[in-house]
Amino acid sequence: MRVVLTGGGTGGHIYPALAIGREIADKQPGSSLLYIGTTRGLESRIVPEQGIAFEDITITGFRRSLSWENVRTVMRFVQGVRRSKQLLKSFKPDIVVGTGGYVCGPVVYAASRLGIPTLIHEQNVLPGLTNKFLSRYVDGVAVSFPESAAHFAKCPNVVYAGNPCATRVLQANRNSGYESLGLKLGTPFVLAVGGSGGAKALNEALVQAAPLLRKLPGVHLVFVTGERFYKDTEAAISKDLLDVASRVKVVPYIRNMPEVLAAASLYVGRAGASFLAEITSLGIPSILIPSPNVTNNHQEANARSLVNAGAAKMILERELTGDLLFARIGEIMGDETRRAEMSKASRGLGMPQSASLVYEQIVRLQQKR
Ligand SMILES: CC(=O)N[C@H]1[C@@H](OP(=O)(O)OP(=O)(O)OC[C@H]2O[C@@H](n3ccc(=O)[nH]c3=O)[C@H](O)[C@@H]2O)O[C@H](CO)[C@@H](O)[C@@H]1O
Repeated sequence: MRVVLTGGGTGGHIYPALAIGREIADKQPGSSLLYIGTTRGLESRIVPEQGIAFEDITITGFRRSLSWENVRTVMRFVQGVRRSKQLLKSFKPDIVVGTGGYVCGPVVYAASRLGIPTLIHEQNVLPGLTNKFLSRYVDGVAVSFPESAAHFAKCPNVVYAGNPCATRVLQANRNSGYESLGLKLGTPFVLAVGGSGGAKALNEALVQAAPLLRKLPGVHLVFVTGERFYKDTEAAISKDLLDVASRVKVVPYIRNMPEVLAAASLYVGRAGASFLAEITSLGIPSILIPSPNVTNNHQEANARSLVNAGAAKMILERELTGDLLFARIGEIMGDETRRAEMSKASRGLGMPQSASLVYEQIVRLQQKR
């Protein structure tokens, strides 16, 4: 099968596309994949590392308020459609799969104009702007939460398929996770990460919370700052760690995240949909600090579904302090029974079969051609 994958800007859109690509390659060896993204997005770095062919288009996102920049965005969209058509005519895919983020817009739209079957995947409870726009043109939509289907009421072939990131983490080797962090197998550690780009507010709270680890003997912290915050955060945290320095590892980004997640005892971080799919698939308990800066506050909606099931505790960013964060970490890391209960609730929400459900939909739509 020949498949074009597109989606990006941030990891939450890229990794579902890569997980879909991997499922296609597993089920139909010899398939050809082409990823279309932007050079500015994280995808331009991550995708070629996976050995997948990558082409770029130039496009920016719409502003929600009236702005001249939106006029330029329309012009870039038109150019993006033209370039996408050239790429699609030359690659001749059997289907185009978009996983959200503004780069999907021109690519999936161009495919629909050329009569190529199209599928979009929505990760969040509340759909993004690009997927809402595209839903008028696509042949199918795969949603990660049953309640999202209502937002695509006019679209044919809406299936509830979960988020394929849930599948990619299951294949991970946890021993390699410990080894890559330089930890002894079985060492309990908290994984703290502010989404694929890092989160300043979370980083600041962690800088305050990390020295308090001296009250939690044996527990390690793996702190992922995000590339752009690494230097400052590392400098700030190093000053106060003293005797707990050997239990805190600060890194800008983790490339083998599935392996690291498979070994983690507790996830502390944003409530991006792909991360949540991964931690529930593995049954990891969590403390979630939803980003208040996302469309329709959708991360809080994502987080609530875990909190209501008993899988997570939530701290709103406006309430976040180092002391409060450490207190929540201590409650969970210091109480094995509570951790086990949260872990069970988390696994209950997981959808590890997601990638194969999306794959089945791809095969169905592609055969309709
Ligand atoms: C600020 C923003 O717009 N956030 C959105 C973005 O989040 P964001 O891009 O942060 O995505 P998620 O938190 O959902 O997922 C991050 C993905 O990147 C991977 N990862 C992350 C850090 C790292 O060091 N290494 C690594 O591999 C994770 O394993 C995961 O697969 O897309 C999500 C999915 O549409 C949305 O729910 C989020 O609201």
